[in-house]
Amino acid sequence: MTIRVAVFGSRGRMGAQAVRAVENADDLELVAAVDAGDERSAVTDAKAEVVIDFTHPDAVMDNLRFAVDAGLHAVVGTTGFSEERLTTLRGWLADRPELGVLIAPNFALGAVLAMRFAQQAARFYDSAEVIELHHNRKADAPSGTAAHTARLIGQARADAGVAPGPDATSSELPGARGASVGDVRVHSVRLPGLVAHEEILFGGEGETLTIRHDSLDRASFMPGVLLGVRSVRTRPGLTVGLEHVLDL
Ligand SMILES: NC(=O)C1=CN([C@@H]2O[C@H](COP(=O)(O)OP(=O)(O)OC[C@H]3O[C@@H](n4cnc5c(N)ncnc54)[C@H](OP(=O)(O)O)[C@@H]3O)[C@@H](O)[C@H]2O)C=CC1
Ligand SMILES: O=C(O)C1=N[C@H](C(=O)O)C[C@H](O)C1
Repeated sequence: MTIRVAVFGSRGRMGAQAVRAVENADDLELVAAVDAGDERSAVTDAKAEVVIDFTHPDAVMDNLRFAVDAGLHAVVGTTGFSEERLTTLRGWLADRPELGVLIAPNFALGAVLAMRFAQQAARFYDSAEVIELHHNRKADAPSGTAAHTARLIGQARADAGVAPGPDATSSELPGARGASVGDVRVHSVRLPGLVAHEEILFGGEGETLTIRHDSLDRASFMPGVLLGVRSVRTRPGLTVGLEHVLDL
């Protein structure tokens, strides 16, 4: 039996790739493609089982409310998930315990590995900064991946009892030291020509460690998206991060 899949954000950069990836997969069937201005009911009319969302941080919560109410599993790449949003979503899912929602800040294998490596390194370094570099059409800053990475580093350091290292900056132009996500500074670069890139820098006594990942093409996200679609129906509740599906 094929899995019946719908895509929200189907005419966007990522949604269009997801449409093609689903159409090209023998075990999946694209039954609805919905973009801004289209009727979401196309998804229920077509009896979709799983919805993929690559829309906008301002749109994704409404789409998820719709999906949960309609009894659809969801695979979400859209960014903008605060702790508050995740709590809201868990509340909705408590009423539909059979449903699975996978939210992945990044579906590229290398990005997921980079985050895991950063998490592993974090307790050995009290100083860490994240630089993310993206195309200039990106709506949000910092990237969801960078924010997630910073939170993972902060959590790993807190778990190990490592306090953030000192920083002597006493005079700065606003923004020069980036944004703070927890106790980690995150810097955002936007340039045409880029796709999606992240560097995680650690500094210690006489050494630095740099972990870097580059998505050079949006094709890099598709194996992770398809893995999410194939696994979400058997993962009830909320899963945040593809690392859990990959069992890293
Ligand atoms: N997790 C991951 O691996 C990745 C995540 N992303 C994230 O995915 C999201 C989308 O990125 P990208 O594809 O580049 O963005 P785009 O702007 O190219 O695409 C978003 C699409 O969604 C449409 N849209 C907006 N609101 C709705 C809605 N309510 N219902 C259906 N469609 C809607 C937009 O239409 P319109 O333009 O008319 O508003 C647009 O066509 C971002 O949050 C981005 O950060 C991106 C890459 C990888
Ligand atoms: O908008 C993008 O392009 C990307 N968004 C995600 C993010 O904000 O982390 C994932 C990837 O970096 C590409």
